[in-house]
Amino acid sequence: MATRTDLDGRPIKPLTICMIGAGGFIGSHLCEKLMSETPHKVLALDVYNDKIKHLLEPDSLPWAGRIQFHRLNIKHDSRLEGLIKMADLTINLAAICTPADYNTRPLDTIYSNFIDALPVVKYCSENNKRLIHFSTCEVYGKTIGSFLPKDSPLRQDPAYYVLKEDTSPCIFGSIEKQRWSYACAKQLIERLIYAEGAETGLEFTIVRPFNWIGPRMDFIPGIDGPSEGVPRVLACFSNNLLRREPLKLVDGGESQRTFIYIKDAIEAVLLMIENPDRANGHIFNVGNPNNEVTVRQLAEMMTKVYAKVSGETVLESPTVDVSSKEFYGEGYDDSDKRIPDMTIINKQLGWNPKTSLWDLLESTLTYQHRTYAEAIKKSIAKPSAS
Ligand SMILES: NC(=O)c1ccc[n+]([C@@H]2O[C@H](COP(=O)([O-])OP(=O)(O)OC[C@H]3O[C@@H](n4cnc5c(N)ncnc54)[C@H](O)[C@@H]3O)[C@@H](O)[C@H]2O)c1
Ligand SMILES: O=c1ccn([C@@H]2O[C@H](COP(=O)(O)OP(=O)(O)O[C@H]3OC[C@@H](O)[C@H](O)[C@H]3O)[C@@H](O)[C@H]2O)c(=O)[nH]1
Repeated sequence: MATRTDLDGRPIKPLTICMIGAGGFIGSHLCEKLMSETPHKVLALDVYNDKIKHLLEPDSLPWAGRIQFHRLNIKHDSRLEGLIKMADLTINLAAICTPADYNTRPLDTIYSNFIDALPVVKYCSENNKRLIHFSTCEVYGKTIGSFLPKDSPLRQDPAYYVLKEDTSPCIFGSIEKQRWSYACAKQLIERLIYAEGAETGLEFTIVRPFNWIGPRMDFIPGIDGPSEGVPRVLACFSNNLLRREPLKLVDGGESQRTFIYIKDAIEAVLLMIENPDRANGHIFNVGNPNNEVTVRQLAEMMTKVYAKVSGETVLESPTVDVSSKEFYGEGYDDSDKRIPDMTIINKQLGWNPKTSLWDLLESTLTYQHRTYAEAIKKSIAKPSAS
């Protein structure tokens, strides 16, 4: 492999990376990138490894020996500190991060996103290790514009909705809206990490992902996850399409999101890993402001793309409106709009996303159809024993 250089032309020395939550959606793509394109070593920590099994076996893989899987739960495992000390850099991806859990399992959500991250920050700080911590775009909560009168022209003014790391406030609903347990826990761990940086010199980078989507995100209920499980929207809609059910639009699907292809986002993370001087001390939005849709528009586009990749016809009524109370239960609330400001990541890392929403949906739904269509047909043919 030719000597790879960083953004300032300096040779990049091989790193050992302790990746917590490596077995998840983002972790599995990050491990793939690190193994196939860099000389770095990965200590992959997670309770599961089914999404990275293809990277761990067989021993004849070109990167064998550069990735080690350690099955552990960071809530209570004495091996954690030793693994952080062995590495040059720790990346923490571990979290409960599916909205259906935030208002139904608020304690687990708060423990997972704040309490369980505390020892990771402590061990990095005490051992002078660099930390890249995964937060969320959800820490911005709702836009300022969402509190303006519905017909106010100021709602069109970017100052009232573009989300900027160093100036935008964090605006959550009231306490009984327990959906915000996750975003608030993420906000507090961000503040703790930032304080460690200010007081003890911890070298940190915080990542705020804006709806990264792609293959291996979450699970298909009843196939590779619990049938009553509620994953994030990509998997929910994929499941509906695979089962020829109408896509459920929560509260009419009016909320807006910007979706970015996981492969574009992983490029940004690799730049953060290999350019510490440009990434340390920064919080980065990582998203694609050009891919904004309402949830309803996402459903319509996924329906069109799925018909193309599967060759199946579109249902008479491809969508149905459901209330958030019915779909998520008590205490749900939502972010109205999520447009990332890209100034800081452009300046520090010169990174921009590339893939359009249509193209990323085409490659992702091709994967979903190829991976799940057969299993779904079988499960529908003979319903599980009641
Ligand atoms: N995917 C996105 O669009 C998105 C958006 C915003 C924030 N994030 C953040 O990025 C990170 C990764 O998200 P993801 O989409 O890959 O989610 P994911 O659920 O696929 O991955 C999280 C992984 O962490 C592991 N984990 C959780 N608790 C653990 C524990 N106590 N010990 C060991 N492993 C544990 C899980 O087993 C899972 O494999 C999370 O912190 C999430 O909040 C993701
Ligand atoms: O079947 C569905 C599923 C979801 N939705 C809606 O689709 C939108 C997106 O829902 P998702 O479950 O993908 O999650 P959100 O975008 O709200 O937050 C997510 O992105 C940020 C990360 O921190 C987390 O991974 C998660 O909090 C919401 O408005 C939700 O109500 C539907 O209308 N129908």
